[in-house]
Amino acid sequence: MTPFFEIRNLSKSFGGLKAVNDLSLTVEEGEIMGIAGPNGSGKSTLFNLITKIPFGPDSGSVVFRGEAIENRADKTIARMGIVRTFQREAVFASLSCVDNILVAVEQTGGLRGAEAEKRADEASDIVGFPRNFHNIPAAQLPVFYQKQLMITTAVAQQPTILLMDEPASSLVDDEVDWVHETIKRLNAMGMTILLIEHILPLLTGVSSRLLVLEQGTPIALGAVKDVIRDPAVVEAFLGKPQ
Ligand SMILES: Nc1ncnc2c1ncn2[C@@H]1O[C@H](COP(=O)(O)OP(=O)(O)OP(=O)(O)O)[C@@H](O)[C@H]1O
Repeated sequence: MTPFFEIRNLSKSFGGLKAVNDLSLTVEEGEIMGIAGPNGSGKSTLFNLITKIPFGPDSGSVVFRGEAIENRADKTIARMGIVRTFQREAVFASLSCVDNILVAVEQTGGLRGAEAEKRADEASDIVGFPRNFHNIPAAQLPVFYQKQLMITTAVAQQPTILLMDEPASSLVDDEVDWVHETIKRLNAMGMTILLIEHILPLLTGVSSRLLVLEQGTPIALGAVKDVIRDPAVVEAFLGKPQ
């Protein structure tokens, strides 16, 4: 059977630094794969290479349902159903919230006018982003709602695979709980999710499997309960015992 989503020998260097180093991985349809690793271990770069936003790999392949996508344009990849969110609140600050969603819907879904607006409303309702914020400039939203807007913008593109880059960073307890519940809900709706997160209780609480990166290379991949006990993982996070 054709694997759902495969990464084969993916690499990206910046000068002499190997940010992602010969990484191979298979993702099952419907799973939530958590991605952990120390700062600078290549997690966000991996998302960049998959989505081509803003750059693709130096070498290696990304295969979605049997089709190599690493040479496709970023918008084509999104149109095929692979959509990301960003670590920072990547909203168009001067645009209204709804225009942020509509830009994405137009580019990925090719929808305009009433159809695009209907999609924006539906995505807002799915995520729980208040429709009465739609006409406020995105820059005026508190961080929590900017995060919600970014997730809404992604959901409006009807992803098959949703790549979430630290959706809970800068959030407080109740807000982190909201992120947890939202990830579970989107996954239950059928989205396969790759989740980068530094908040370990959230990451281990929602993920079915965990991938741990160090210097662009996987040091562990497997069931959460096994990976969190793996000595190489403990060392990567806590340092070598003296
Ligand atoms: N555009 C770039 N130009 C140069 N170096 C880069 C670039 N993007 C990332 N890097 C470097 O590649 C390495 C991996 O960065 P990346 O952002 O993928 O790590 P990360 O695991 O997501 O880190 P964090 O948890 O801090 O977000 C780091 O050393 C980083 O400085």
